[in-house]
Amino acid sequence: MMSKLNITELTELDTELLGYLSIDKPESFFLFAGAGSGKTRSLVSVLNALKHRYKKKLVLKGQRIGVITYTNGARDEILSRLEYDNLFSVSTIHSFAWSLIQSYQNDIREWLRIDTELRIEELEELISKGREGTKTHADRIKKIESKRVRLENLNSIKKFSYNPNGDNFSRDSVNHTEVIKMCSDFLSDNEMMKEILTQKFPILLIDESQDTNKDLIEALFKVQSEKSKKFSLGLFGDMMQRIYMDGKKDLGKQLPQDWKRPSKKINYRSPKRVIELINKIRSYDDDHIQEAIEEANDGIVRLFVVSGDVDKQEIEKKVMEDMASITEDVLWSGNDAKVKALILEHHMAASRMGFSDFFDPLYASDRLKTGILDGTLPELRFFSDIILPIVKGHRSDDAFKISRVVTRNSPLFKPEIIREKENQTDILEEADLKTKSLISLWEEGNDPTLKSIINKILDSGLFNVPELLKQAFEWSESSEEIEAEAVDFKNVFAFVSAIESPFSQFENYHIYINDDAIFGTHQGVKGLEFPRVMVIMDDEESRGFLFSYEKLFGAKEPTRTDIRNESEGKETSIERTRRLFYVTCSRAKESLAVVAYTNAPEALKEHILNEEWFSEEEIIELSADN
Ligand SMILES: Nc1ncnc2c1ncn2[C@@H]1O[C@H](COP(=O)(O)OP(=O)(O)OP(=O)(O)O)[C@@H](O)[C@H]1O
Repeated sequence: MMSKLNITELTELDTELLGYLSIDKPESFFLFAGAGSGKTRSLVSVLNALKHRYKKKLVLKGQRIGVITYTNGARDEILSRLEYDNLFSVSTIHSFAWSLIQSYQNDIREWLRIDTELRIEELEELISKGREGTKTHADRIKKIESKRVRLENLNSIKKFSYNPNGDNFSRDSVNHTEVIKMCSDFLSDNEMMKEILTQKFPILLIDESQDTNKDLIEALFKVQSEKSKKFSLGLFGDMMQRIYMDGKKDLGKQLPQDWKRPSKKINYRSPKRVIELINKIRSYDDDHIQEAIEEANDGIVRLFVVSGDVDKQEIEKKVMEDMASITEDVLWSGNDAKVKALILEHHMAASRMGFSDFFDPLYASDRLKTGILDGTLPELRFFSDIILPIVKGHRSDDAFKISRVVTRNSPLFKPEIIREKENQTDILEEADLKTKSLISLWEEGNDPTLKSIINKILDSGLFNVPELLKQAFEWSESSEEIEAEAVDFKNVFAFVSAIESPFSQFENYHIYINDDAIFGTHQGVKGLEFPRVMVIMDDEESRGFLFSYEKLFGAKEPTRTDIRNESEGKETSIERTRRLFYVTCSRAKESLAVVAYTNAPEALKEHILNEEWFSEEEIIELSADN
C-alpha cells in the first residue's frame, strides 16, 4: 500500500497539495489519478507535513484534521503511518458520520420518525398497486408492521445506539444506511451542523472518494461552498476504481470553478506491461494514460483461457506452475508460493480451501454474515480463541500454552469456584483430566467434527459454550420437530448444519479471514499491492449478477437490459466489470496471471485479440483435455 515517508520526501505534487491546505487561505481540491500513482502515499506525506506546520495552532483552538478512509484496514494503516498522533481523526465514513451526529439524540428521533412514516407511505403505495396473495405482498405487509412498531417505540428509546462494525439489530439501534442519510441531511439542512463540522475539522481529506456515499459527498460539497473561507475539502480517488454502487457517478464533472485539480501521470507500482494493459482497460472510460517510472521492469502478463469440465484447483495449480517457469520466479508455485489469488466471492475461496460445509450455511444468514467475515461472532471466537490454541499447543507439544488457555478461559478457575474448593491441586487435576479428554479427540490424526467438540465440552464443563452453539447441538440431537417460530430459528439452524463439519474446515476458514491465505476478493484488495497476482474470473461460480466477465471478454452477448441501459446512458454490467478488472490487474507489482473460465473459449480469444488486451503469445488455452 504505502511506504513509510518522512516530510523531507515531499514530491512536487505533495507541496502543491500542502499549499491548498493552508488554514489561513483554504482551498479545496480533487486529486483523481490512476492506480499506483501514489495517491495514498501523498495523503500520508501531506498529513505529516501538516502536523509540523499547524499542530500547535490547531491544538490551541481545539481543532483536528479529519481523514475519511474506506475500510478499517486503511484507517489502521494510515493511523500507524501518522504514529497515532491525536491531531488526526482518521475514521471510516460510518464512524465519522456517527461521531458527528450521535449527541443530537432528539434530532435523530425526529429524523427517524419522519423517515419511517415516509417508508410506510411508500410501502402502502406499492401495496395498493401490487397484487394480493403474492410473497412480495406479504413481505410488504410485514415490513409495514415492523415499521409501525418502530414508530411506536421511538419515544421510549432513551439513547440511540450504533456500531459501525456491527449489524445493529437491537431495538434502539440505527442502521448503516440511516446513519449516512441522517448525517447527509443534517449537514445539508442544519446551519449548526455545518458550523460544528468546520469548527472541528478545518481540513477534511477523503481517500477512495469515488466510493464514498453520494449523498454525503454532496452534503460535504454544500458545506464547502458555504464555508469556503474556513474549510478545505480534499478528495483523493480514481473514478476507474469505483466498484461499489453507493458512490457518486459523476463525481468531479461539475466541480466549482475555485476547486483545484492536480494530476498524477506516473504509476510507481507496476511494471511496464501491466501498465500497458491497465491503460488499455481504462481507455474505454477516459483518456487518462499512465507512464511507468524509468527504472520499471518490463513485467509479464498471461491470460489463461480455461474451458470444459475441469478441476479448478488443479487448473489454478498448473497456472501457478506455468507462471513460475515463464517468469523464472520460483515464488509463483510450490509450498512457499507467495501469490495473491483474487476470487469474486468468498464462497469461491471456501470451496478452494475446503471450508464450504462450515462457511456456506452461516454466510447465508443475514444476521451472521458480518460476524463470520470478520471473525467476531462469539460462537466462532469460542473455536478461534480457545479450541484452536489448544489444538495448536497439542500439535507443538506445548503444555504451557495449553494450560495458559485453560486457566484463562475455564470456569473451573473462577475465583468463586477456587474459593469453594479445599484443595486447589484438585482443580488443577480436574482441569488437566478434562483437557486431556478434549485433546483425545484429535488422537491418531483424527479430525473431529465441531459437534463432537461441543459435545465433549458440554459434558465436561471445561469451558462455557456460547448459547447458539449449545442450542444448535441440542437441536441436532433432538428427535422433536423444531418450530420455525422459535427464537433465532434461522441462526440456530445455520449452526446445526455448520457444526457437522470437521474442525479442519474451521481452521481453514480461520486462515482465510485472517488474511493468511493466498485468496482475497476482487473488491477486498482495493488499495493493496502484491508482487504476483492471479485474477480468477468465473461467472458460473459467482452468485451475484452485478458483474459478468464473460460479457466483458466478449464470450457472451450483452442482454437486452444491458443494451437498454447503454442506450439510456445508464451503467451496464460490462462497465462495472471492467472497472473491477482494472482494480484487480493494477495490484500487480511484478507479474500477472488472468484466469478466465469460459463457455466460449474461441469467441473470448478472438475478442481479446481484437481489442489488443493480450497478444497471441500471451494467451494460453487450458481445457479438460490438456
Ligand atoms: N513518489 C513516489 N516515489 C516512489 N514510490 C512511490 C511514490 N509514490 C508512490 N510510490 C509507491 O507506489 C506504490 C503505490 O502507491 P499508493 O498505494 O500510494 O498509490 P495509490 O494511487 O493510492 O494506488 P491505488 O489507487 O491503486 O490504491 C506504493 O508502493 C508506494 O510506496
